[in-house]
Amino acid sequence: MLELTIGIVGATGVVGQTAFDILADDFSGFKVKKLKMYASRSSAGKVFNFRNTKVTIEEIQLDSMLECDALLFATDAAISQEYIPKLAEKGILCIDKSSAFRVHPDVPLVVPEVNGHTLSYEKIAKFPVIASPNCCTIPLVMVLKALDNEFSLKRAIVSTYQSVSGAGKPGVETLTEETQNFFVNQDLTCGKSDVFPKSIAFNVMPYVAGILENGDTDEEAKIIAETRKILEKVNLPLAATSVRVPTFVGHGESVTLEFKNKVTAKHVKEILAKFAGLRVIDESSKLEEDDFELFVTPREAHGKDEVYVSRIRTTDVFENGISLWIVSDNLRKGAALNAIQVINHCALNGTIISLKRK
Ligand SMILES: NC(=O)C1=CN([C@@H]2O[C@H](COP(=O)(O)OP(=O)(O)OC[C@H]3O[C@@H](n4cnc5c(N)ncnc54)[C@H](OP(=O)(O)O)[C@@H]3O)[C@@H](O)[C@H]2O)C=CC1
Ligand SMILES: N[C@@H](CC(=O)OP(=O)(O)O)C(=O)O
Repeated sequence: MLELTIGIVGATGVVGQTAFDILADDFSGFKVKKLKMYASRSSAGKVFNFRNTKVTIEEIQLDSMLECDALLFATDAAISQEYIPKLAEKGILCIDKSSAFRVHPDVPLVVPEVNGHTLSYEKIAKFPVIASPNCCTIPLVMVLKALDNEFSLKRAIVSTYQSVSGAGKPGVETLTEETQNFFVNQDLTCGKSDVFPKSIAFNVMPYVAGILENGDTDEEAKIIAETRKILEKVNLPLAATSVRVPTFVGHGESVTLEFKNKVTAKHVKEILAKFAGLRVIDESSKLEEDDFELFVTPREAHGKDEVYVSRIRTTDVFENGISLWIVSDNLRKGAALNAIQVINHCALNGTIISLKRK
């Protein structure tokens, strides 16, 4: 079994902490020989217990990061842009959770179940950087890929219901404070926080990140561009509306799709149920046999690795149309888990060994 020194950059954030928890599990392709954790100066010196070993948070620093075999970046895009090229030059594998390199033409954007087979040592030898997609893109492409293989996808319309942990630790703190403020002070003013442009408690906001010139938000543009790149469909007609909702963890997506081939809800359920990482929960799911019944909500998906699909039905809006509901843990499959699965994939297919020998 390959033994690796793994680094988490942004280890005190919500994604970094989720990666920390997941790395305590076992993987088929590698074992964590040593864990290194990096964050800002204000967190340096904090101590975490990893598999009975104490790990001290270090302030982000290149020389120390050079000791790692693979690094998982869970900080702002600007930090990835500053450090990743320097690490890549030394042949160190960097998995980037930020959006810094996702649409870079030489950087693979990977969800292992969807396009892991396209990853190889040759592809990343010169620049060993792999980007992990946006937290809404990951579950969406898993569903689209499964259905495109069978029914040939023509177009897609997506509306997201994104929890506040999507905005990191500050997002979680803001919803907590606003909710407490309401119950303690009966104060529900529509004030601006540093994190969201309007109050998020007991509210919904059709706004996740800044608005671009064409009217889409940054989040919507990312979902569209990343989905097209992963599915290798540069002209796929795809509309996205991203909505922030007052839930803590778990992103939901309401999706309507048109296909070239005839579809039935039953056939769609069969196809989705067979795709790795997806689980269909519907009226036939019984609590005695499944963890869920009828449909899955974001709170139920919190802490789970699977992407759940419910409410699958035909629609006559399109000739061969299907509507469905997707939900997954944005911090696990939407972020940390996907990135760690990419490392595992690179361990299993020999990419990491080849990089280490280079
Ligand atoms: N949250 C989500 O659902 C998803 C997030 N992502 C992406 O993952 C990345 C991390 O997001 P998230 O965990 O939510 O963010 P958080 O705000 O929760 O965490 C940010 C992390 O970055 C660290 N950091 C901040 N400034 C610096 C600095 N100058 N030098 C070193 N470290 C620094 C923080 O350390 P400290 O505690 O010391 O300040 C903290 O560990 C982002 O790029 C985000 O876009 C991607 C998909 C989903
Ligand atoms: N923007 C997403 C989470 C995220 O950080 O995505 P990205 O890595 O694409 O910026 C959200 O708020 O839910």
